[in-house]
Amino acid sequence: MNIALIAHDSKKELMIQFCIAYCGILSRHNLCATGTTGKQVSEATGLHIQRYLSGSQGGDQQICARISCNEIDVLLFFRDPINPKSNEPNDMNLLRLCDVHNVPVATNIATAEALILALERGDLDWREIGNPSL
Ligand SMILES: O=C(CO)COP(=O)(O)O
Repeated sequence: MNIALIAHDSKKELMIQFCIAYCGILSRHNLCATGTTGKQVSEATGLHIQRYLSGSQGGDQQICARISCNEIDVLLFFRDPINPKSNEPNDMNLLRLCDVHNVPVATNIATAEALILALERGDLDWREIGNPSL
């Protein structure tokens, strides 16, 4: 499965802790991330992560493009709902595209944990059945 990671600055440490906790599961999948999120998570966990540009440079748009092509199976997007920075990715377009393509998406750690455990159980295998070329 292809899993995309994005974390607003105030949520990056949470994303790192989440990825440390679920490193074993995540290591069995293809990971990609916006630049800074990917750098920090890979340095903390040793996970191999395909890194796109930083969010402020358009990395979120690169992930949007992959979602548009139905190439992302799970999006973990830890966003700051209280004080997002002006240059942080526009969540509405990311979330809209996930709805277009039925991509399971988590915007907080509680849902992310449910999704990652569902992934491990095989509950998301329908993504590959629906996309045999992925
Ligand atoms: O802009 C973002 C959230 O602040 C996401 O991109 P980075 O992972 O490059 O920071």
